[in-house]
Amino acid sequence: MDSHNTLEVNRLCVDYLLDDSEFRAVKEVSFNIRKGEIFGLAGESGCGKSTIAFAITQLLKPPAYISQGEILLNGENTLTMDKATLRKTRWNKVSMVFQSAMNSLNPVLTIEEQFRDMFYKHKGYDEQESARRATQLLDLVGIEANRLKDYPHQFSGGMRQRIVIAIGLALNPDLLVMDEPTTALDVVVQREILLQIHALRKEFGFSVLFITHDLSLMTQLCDRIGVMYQGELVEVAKAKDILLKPQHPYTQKLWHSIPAAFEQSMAVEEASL
Ligand SMILES: Nc1ncnc2c1ncn2[C@@H]1O[C@H](COP(=O)(O)OP(=O)(O)OP(=O)(O)O)[C@@H](O)[C@H]1O
Repeated sequence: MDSHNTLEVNRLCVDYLLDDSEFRAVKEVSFNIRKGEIFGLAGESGCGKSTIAFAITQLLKPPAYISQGEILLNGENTLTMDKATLRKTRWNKVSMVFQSAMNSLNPVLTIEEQFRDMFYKHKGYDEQESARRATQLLDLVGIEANRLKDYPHQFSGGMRQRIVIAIGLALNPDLLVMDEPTTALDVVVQREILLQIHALRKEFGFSVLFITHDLSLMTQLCDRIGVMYQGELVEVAKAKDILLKPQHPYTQKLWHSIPAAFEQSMAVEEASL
């Protein structure tokens, strides 16, 4: 394993057990994410992106199972870890921001209580220390400390998603897995949140696995992009190269769907990031 890699996925296969057969959703996929890198996974619906995200965070549920391969986080194979080590790894080393922020937050707990729960479990912080740290984290994502006592339903969708991201960053993970993190939000809020992620990873140096259907957003945010097609990773390249010089016919087809005007705006967008 290269010490510059936060994540290394080697020949990963994930199968779904069906009634009388098996379906291979992820087929010998290999890629790596370097320290501080934002890596995007693109591809049409059903090509296996979320299955990979769940495999990496070890949150796959039956009937899915990993039938082959290695997932190395900072050089350690998460597939051979015992349960206790795995529990620690999840959150401390890798955390996941899911599609629906509302479902990730507990509706009957205030934001302060949600942070407290996590800090108590993972760090043993008392109430005061937890509130202090939660205030700092909310500040990072642009939410004022006086909202700590509010419940999830008292926030807008964009704010809730930012809170989920703050919780995801709370234990300083090395890798943040974001599966369609802003899909339900309007474009302006999406962009705001992603700019924040971009700035935060510069400050803290964590790596990001970013999954979205929005290819223009992906090319703006990611350093490199992997393109999946029917469970296989068919191409990996720098975001700019994959946009301007796609090699695989499927990537060419996929990228055809981005308006030409977008390409011209790339330079401008890059400057603003
Ligand atoms: N519980 C399940 N049982 C059987 N097959 C499943 C199950 N969940 C997912 N699959 C199959 O695994 C494949 C990969 O699904 P996955 O959700 O990873 O795709 P995706 O690329 O993330 O799609 P989307 O962009 O729509 O979220 C699909 O063909 C899907 O039908």
